[in-house]
Amino acid sequence: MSKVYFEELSYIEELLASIEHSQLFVLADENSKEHCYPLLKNHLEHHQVIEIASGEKHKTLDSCNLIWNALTNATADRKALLVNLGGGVITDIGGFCAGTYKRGIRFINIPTTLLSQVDASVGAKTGIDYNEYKNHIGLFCEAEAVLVNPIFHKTLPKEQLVSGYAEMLKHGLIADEKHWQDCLENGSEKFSNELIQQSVKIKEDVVKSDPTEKGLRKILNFGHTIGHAIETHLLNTENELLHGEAIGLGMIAEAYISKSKGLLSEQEYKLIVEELWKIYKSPKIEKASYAEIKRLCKQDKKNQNGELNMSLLKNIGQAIYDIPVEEELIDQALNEIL
Ligand SMILES: NC(=O)c1ccc[n+]([C@@H]2O[C@H](COP(=O)([O-])OP(=O)(O)OC[C@H]3O[C@@H](n4cnc5c(N)ncnc54)[C@H](O)[C@@H]3O)[C@@H](O)[C@H]2O)c1
Ligand SMILES: O=C(O)C(=O)C[C@@H](O)[C@H](O)[C@H](O)COP(=O)(O)O
Ligand SMILES: [Zn+2]
Repeated sequence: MSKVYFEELSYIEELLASIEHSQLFVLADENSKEHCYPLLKNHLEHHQVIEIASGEKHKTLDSCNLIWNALTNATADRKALLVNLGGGVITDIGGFCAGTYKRGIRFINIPTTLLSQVDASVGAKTGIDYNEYKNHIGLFCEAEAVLVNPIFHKTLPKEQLVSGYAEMLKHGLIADEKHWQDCLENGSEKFSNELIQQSVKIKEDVVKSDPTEKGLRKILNFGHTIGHAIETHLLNTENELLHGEAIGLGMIAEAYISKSKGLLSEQEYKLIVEELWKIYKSPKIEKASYAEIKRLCKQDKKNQNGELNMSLLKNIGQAIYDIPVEEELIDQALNEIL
């Protein structure tokens, strides 16, 4: 799996020297171009910047067309190298476009949000949203390398840190009680390289054991069946949520389901939801939308043979996967978060 380097940004020079390439491209959105590209560009040789519009609503086929067109117009060949500079939207779509352009060119991820540093840039899941479904079209496709540096947090809006914090808490809940405690002690305002490294290590260990999500990797999806459905339901509305905000709520809902199924103790359930409610706010969703949310859950990639499967918690620090969940329990879980 890709190596994750916690190094100065100048380290990109070594990475580029070690990967033979014909042309260099940098993919950014308007925010990463404004705030992050100036920190990097002096370390890059001759290159072309490809810019797409920021945000989940642009993690689409239209943005792929823009990227594939830019590569084609520059006559990029199969030895071209793409640097994905941005948050999870950029690393997801950049990895997907690189993996499909001329059947695959190589790419490096330089994640610039907390969320993309601890989660999205690591583990080779790439893709785009399709119609209304999250990450519906995609590839498992490894970056050549991932370069992480918290210097990018300086320009990151506070709510983006809180969004990334959700995935760190998730890593603790599913696999490492100490990380959960360390994250709670740390709070959501400032993140050391050390805490980011801890979180990345948890994800790496899970991915290494099951790179293409045949089994154990599904635990990384805790909070995501309901979280993704809420995220999608509110996309393009005035109540839109960031990915991590939706996953924070998804984790509350799925912790409730874990408890209701007798997997998680009442005591640990209370501890978890008390902490998560300090951070994440109830979404603005009408009860009339429950059917729509359940319809979205039915497109989740963990489902099989018409059965809705979730990854749930047994303890703080231990998760299990492929647990069938009845629709009535999703209604009850939604009642808990509204
Ligand atoms: N592939 C995976 O394993 C994986 C894991 C988790 C999440 N994801 C995906 O990642 C996406 C969410 O990623 P995200 O939270 O990074 O969102 P994002 O990419 O939309 O970035 C959030 C916002 O921050 C801006 N930004 C980025 N870096 C900045 C900086 N340093 N300073 C100022 N602004 C900056 C972006 O332009 C954007 O407006 C979702 O699409 C989610 O599905 C993928
Ligand atoms: O890496 C994984 O595996 C994850 O599930 C990490 C999630 O945080 C991430 O949001 C991922 O993109 C979700 O994948 P999906 O398969 O549910 O689309
Ligand atoms: Zn996620």
